[in-house]
Amino acid sequence: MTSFRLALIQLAVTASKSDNLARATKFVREAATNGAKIVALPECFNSPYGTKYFPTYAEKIPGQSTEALSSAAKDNNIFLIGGSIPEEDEGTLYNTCMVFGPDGHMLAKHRKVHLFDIDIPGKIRFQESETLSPGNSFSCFDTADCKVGVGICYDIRFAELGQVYADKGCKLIVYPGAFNMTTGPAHWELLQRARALDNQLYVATVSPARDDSAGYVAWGHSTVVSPWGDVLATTDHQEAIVYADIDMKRVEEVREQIPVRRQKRKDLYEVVSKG
Ligand SMILES: O=C(O)CCC(=O)C(=O)O
Repeated sequence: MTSFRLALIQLAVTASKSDNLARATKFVREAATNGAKIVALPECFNSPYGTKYFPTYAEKIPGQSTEALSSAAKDNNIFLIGGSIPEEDEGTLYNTCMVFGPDGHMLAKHRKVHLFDIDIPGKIRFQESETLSPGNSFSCFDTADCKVGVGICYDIRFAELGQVYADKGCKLIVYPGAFNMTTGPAHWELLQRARALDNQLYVATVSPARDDSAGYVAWGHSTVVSPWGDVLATTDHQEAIVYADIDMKRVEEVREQIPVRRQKRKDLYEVVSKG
């Protein structure tokens, strides 16, 4: 089989962790019922997004969220990219995405590699490094159809990470994310299309739904982009499931037609993976 259905759950995240877990589980079931084989949740799907919330909502892996996600993957026979949660490990906090296979086993654990520290005067200042530490590894997993790479939100701004995943054989990169009302309209779709085009693979981003009363207002607009760089499926800012049928043949076609990957001048430059 060279094609499969991907579902992105743009969850309306609340302050109640148990409610977030229950509603995420319900939407995973709905997505699987509608034929999805890979389902993805948003960044910080079980907690409000903000440095002051991370210590309170943080949990160990395995823990409550691990169990809920593992069961949701197994019960629905799907691959589940579990958005991200604030993780606590030996007193250190991370922004971590767990991935589960259809048998409920954890296949990958991606700790956000690039922390979101920005300062745009008069608009937004956010310093994840006030409470979080970065991860130090790449995270890919295999399905019967393709290898999938995982990044979290700000990770999408780093073209080198996307290229490393492409070089490792990934044909889909999924970024659970939560852009905001300043950088969302400016960069969210542009970055996905850029990463898709420079690596000639599928890129998906999955955001929480927008809550205008939250301290951090998410942009929404969960989206799937094709290896050609066009938007295959998207939504606005409300709670929704976004579906896209991913066709592996399209990756090969685009790579054949515009063979930039084999035209790289490795004698002049190179991206080297150290992980
Ligand atoms: O890069 C951006 O503009 C937003 C990043 C972000 O919200 C995050 O990393 O959580």
